[in-house]
Amino acid sequence: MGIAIRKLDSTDAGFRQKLSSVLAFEAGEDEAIDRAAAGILADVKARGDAAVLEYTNRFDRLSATAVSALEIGQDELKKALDGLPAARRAALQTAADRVRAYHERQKKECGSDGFLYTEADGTVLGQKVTPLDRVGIYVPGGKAAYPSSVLMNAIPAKVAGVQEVIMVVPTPDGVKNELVLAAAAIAGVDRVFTIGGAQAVGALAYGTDTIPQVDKIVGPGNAYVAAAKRRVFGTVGIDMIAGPSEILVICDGSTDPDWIAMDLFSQAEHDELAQSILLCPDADYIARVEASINKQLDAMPRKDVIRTSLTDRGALVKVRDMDEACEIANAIAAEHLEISAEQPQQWADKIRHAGAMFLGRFSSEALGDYCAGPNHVLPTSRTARFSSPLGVYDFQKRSSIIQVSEAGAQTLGKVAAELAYGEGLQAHARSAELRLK
Ligand SMILES: NC(=O)c1ccc[n+]([C@@H]2O[C@H](COP(=O)([O-])OP(=O)(O)OC[C@H]3O[C@@H](n4cnc5c(N)ncnc54)[C@H](O)[C@@H]3O)[C@@H](O)[C@H]2O)c1
Ligand SMILES: N[C@H](CO)Cc1c[nH]c[nH+]1
Ligand SMILES: [Zn+2]
Repeated sequence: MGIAIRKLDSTDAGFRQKLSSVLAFEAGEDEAIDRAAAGILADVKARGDAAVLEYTNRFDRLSATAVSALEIGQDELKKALDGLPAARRAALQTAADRVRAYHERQKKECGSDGFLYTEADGTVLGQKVTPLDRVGIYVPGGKAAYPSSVLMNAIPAKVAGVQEVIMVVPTPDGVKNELVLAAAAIAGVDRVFTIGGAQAVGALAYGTDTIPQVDKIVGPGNAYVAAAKRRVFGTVGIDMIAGPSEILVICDGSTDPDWIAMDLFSQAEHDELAQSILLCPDADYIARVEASINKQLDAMPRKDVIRTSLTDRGALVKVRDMDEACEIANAIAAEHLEISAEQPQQWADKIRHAGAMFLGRFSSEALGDYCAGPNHVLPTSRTARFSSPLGVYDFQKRSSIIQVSEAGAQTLGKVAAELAYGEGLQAHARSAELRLK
């Protein structure tokens, strides 16, 4: 059975409105899920381990008797790594090495050393950069296991200098994923608990007798996890609220259509709500991609998920030209943008909003998911217009340094006092004035 994938043409009347309705996705707006997450969080805050244990046993169908029994020790992580088939272990190690190298470069280039400068009167100003002490990383485990997400969350934390990384991952029916445990070993995760959902977020945010409270929670998860992260923000930091995966492909019509069809599948297979969109100025080429989608779909083990995702949220869009494709891409601000074209740089120069850009025919998005090096935790649902990929900077914070000299206090003291009187704040003004000679 063919897929009824939506076809749009940018010259049609009402195109922008049709495109907006395809893109519409209200993350975390499901009130029932939000209420459930709020209830679980309140219970974990009030009852700690007992609540975590109850929810974990209920939602993941376990029969644990203590939260401490849900911790996986370092020796089990190491055993999982040692037990991997050689090719899989080598691939995991290569991916980890590349992710680490990229994030080390990021640390060096992104001002991780802070700065200090001295003014003429001897006043020193600057900024100190400090890693967070302890972070929690949420690794999803409900419907699928994500070893690559272990690397993408834990490695930048360790590169930033975080002392303690606490990982949570649900194990429905008690089934542990060996590759996830091996990835935790390679990434240097300090402690692992097999808990998930809102109860895991609550445990990390508030702390329990067994699970230490963290300073920040990062990592993707389902709607319960997203709702819980939104709610604990403020008590702890969070990275972002990641929605379903998205891929936007801009193609000039000269890449093998089978490659593009499979790239669209690659994100569609994540989730029925995932979004895959093609923008192309060549109508014949779009027809060839559509034919390829129908030709290749039946061989995909996750064909039902792909079909639903492409039917409900996918689109093949005929645009006037590549310039218009870039303009539309900026408005969509997709999590992943592939520019599959000759000389992709000329089009990349016009892109301002995308979580990650994959340039040229050989840069398939899947390479970024696993091993290219940059992080695969990326802003979704148009949030790439104002936010960035997960990175070393998410595990650091900055403190301002102000060391005013005696001479500096004479000048600044008068300015501050004047403004403080203007605000009606006498103590501020006097505090500045007492240091005047
Ligand atoms: N953006 C990224 O980088 C990225 C990477 C990997 C995965 N993901 C996404 O993360 C998500 C993972 O979702 P998942 O479900 O597989 O795993 P998950 O670990 O996020 O959620 C599983 C947990 O949800 C809780 N839960 C399930 N049903 C519940 C209910 N009725 N009431 C309360 N809690 C309930 C349970 O505690 C369970 O342990 C997917 O949407 C996937 O696409 C994103
Ligand atoms: N594409 C996902 C982020 O949107 C990340 C991932 C993990 N495994 C495969 N893909
Ligand atoms: Zn993916």
